[in-house]
Amino acid sequence: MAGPLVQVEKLCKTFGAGETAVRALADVDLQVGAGEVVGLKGPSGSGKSTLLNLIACIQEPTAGKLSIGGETVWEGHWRVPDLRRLRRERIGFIFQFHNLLPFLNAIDNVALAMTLDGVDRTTARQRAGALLDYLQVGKRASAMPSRLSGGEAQRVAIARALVNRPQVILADEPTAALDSERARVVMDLLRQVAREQQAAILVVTHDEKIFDRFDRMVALRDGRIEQEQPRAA
Ligand SMILES: Nc1ncnc2c1ncn2[C@@H]1O[C@H](COP(=O)(O)OP(=O)(O)OP(=O)(O)O)[C@@H](O)[C@H]1O
Repeated sequence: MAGPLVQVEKLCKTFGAGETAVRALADVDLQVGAGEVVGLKGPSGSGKSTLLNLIACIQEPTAGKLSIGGETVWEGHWRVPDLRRLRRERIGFIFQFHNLLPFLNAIDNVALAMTLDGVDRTTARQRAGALLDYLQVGKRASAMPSRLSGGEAQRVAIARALVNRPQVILADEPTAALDSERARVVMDLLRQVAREQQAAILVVTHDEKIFDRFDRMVALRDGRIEQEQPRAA
């Protein structure tokens, strides 16, 4: 496939209408290519989560164009017949709050994404277990979410987002609850996934310790892209 996996052109999002309208994003252009890991930073309220939600097709843009994998997903209206399927098959989303299913243990939270896609349960659990091991949370595989620490739950949620090998991975502060060693493990894994699966990865972060782990940083301010910073060599 030619072209970037994520292509955002003059994308806008306004919440509400009239005098109370909030312009969260204005004319945002952004491309993320296969194998690329891009960081997204900016002050609180600058539109980072909104941009992630638009690319994930969780919220609907108000103007502009969004393409995923070369396919136009939104331009004036949704262009794909089944958004849930698009999200499930092509997009991995790591939320700021991990929102694991409370009635499934850690490994089944991860395996569920695969069984929904038709993978048999044994294979799904094996793959889920291997990913949890890599993320250093394998010992907690049978724990229920309410028994996990914040950092453990976050790593389980990361495993869940990656397990289907999505083309596009979107992460909202994935290292916020982690110490620097574990944050490094998560970033190394994301870089490995980008390289090996040729995924496009966009990560919202305030964490300056990991800025050097990105191919480039994009900054938002008041809903607009401020600057693009190539990583220092
Ligand atoms: N559902 C909503 N309804 C109305 N306004 C919203 C909604 N979601 C976000 N906004 C507004 O849009 C703007 C951008 O919010 P957004 O959450 O994208 O910022 P952010 O950069 O992710 O902030 P933070 O770092 O605090 O998470 C803010 O002014 C916010 O108040």
